Amino acid sequence: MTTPVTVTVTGAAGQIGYALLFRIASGQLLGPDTPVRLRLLEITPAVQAAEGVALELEDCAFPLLAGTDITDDVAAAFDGTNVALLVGARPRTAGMERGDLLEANGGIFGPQGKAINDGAADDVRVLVVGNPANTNAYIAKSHAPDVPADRFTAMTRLDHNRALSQLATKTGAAVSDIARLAIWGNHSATQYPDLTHATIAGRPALEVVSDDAWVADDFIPTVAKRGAAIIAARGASSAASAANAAIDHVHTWTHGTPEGDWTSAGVVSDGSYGVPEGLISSFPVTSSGGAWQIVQGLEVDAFSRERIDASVAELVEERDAVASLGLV
Ligand SMILES: NC(=O)C1=CN([C@@H]2O[C@H](COP(=O)(O)OP(=O)(O)OC[C@H]3O[C@@H](n4cnc5c(N)ncnc54)[C@H](O)[C@@H]3O)[C@@H](O)[C@H]2O)C=CC1
Ligand SMILES: O=C([O-])CC(=O)C(=O)O
Repeated sequence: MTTPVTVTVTGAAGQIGYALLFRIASGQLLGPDTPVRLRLLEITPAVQAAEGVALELEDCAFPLLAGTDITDDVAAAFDGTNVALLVGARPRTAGMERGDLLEANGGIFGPQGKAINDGAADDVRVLVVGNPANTNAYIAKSHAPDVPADRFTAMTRLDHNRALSQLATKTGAAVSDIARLAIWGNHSATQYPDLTHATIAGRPALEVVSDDAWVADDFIPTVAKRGAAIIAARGASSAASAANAAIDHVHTWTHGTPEGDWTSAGVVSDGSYGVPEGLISSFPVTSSGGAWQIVQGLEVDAFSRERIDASVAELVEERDAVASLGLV
């Protein structure tokens, strides 16, 4: 049997963890031929709940699940890990300023980045889901100087999938007919869901939509504020759709994008499209050979430029804030 791939999930007892772990163990993350060993990291008070989830994993008798370890020790969680899904984060609570939120998360993602640096497998790939995802990924990356920077990514695939569905609903097209849609910038309300290069069954999406007001006043804000809409409706933030997007992100990273299409991911900027080098920003990306490539050479019109710049400015502010707090 192939050696199992070690997948570490932080915040494993949380609601995304509950929607994610069973799908990983069933083979949906890495494919039907790859056995996995799960490593669950939780804070001490939630270890017992994580143990309960592990009992349920056992009860599924997944043929691909080689075992589940549970720990509250950061170094043990990332020792030899191949795929790290950093889901657990400190949520913003009433009265918390942004600086407090960044500081609390710096206390989580700094040590996790260091543990990945010191103990993870050479091929480690990291996806940060916990918010503020881009900046948490930036913090983790900053504490892992020995790991290639491009192994640290942040999740904007949920935004990408939300945008696909909104466009499909508006036009009556099948999701599978849509290509080349892109999310730029931060996983926040400033993100820019971009239809200017998108196609529907080969035709320019903007021509099919033929409604500029819908794009600016409906599509973009609906996608960018969808997280808040889910919280308002459900009384809790997106969990199954977030877990689904995490599965999609890692599966695409390891298996590649289809010919002629791309997806969106928060990846380390190489300076493309004027995004400062080193920031973790969402871009249109392809994947091949187990690595992301930022799609090059796209024309950026004035409408797109303004929106990309606004979201990137927010990322720069977050980067400067964590630097001034001494978190990187
Ligand atoms: N990037 C994206 O598209 C999305 C991101 N999110 C974010 O994902 C994160 C998790 O969401 P949920 O699962 O719904 O939250 P949750 O509150 O249900 O679970 C979070 C879990 O993380 C654990 N945790 C906290 N600190 C930890 C640490 N230092 N080490 C290990 N575990 C720790 C908690 O004990 C808890 O069990 C939140 O930050 C949320 O905002 C949610 C949806 C979409
Ligand atoms: O705001 C949140 O915690 C949830 C989130 O990121 C989203 O649903 O996009």
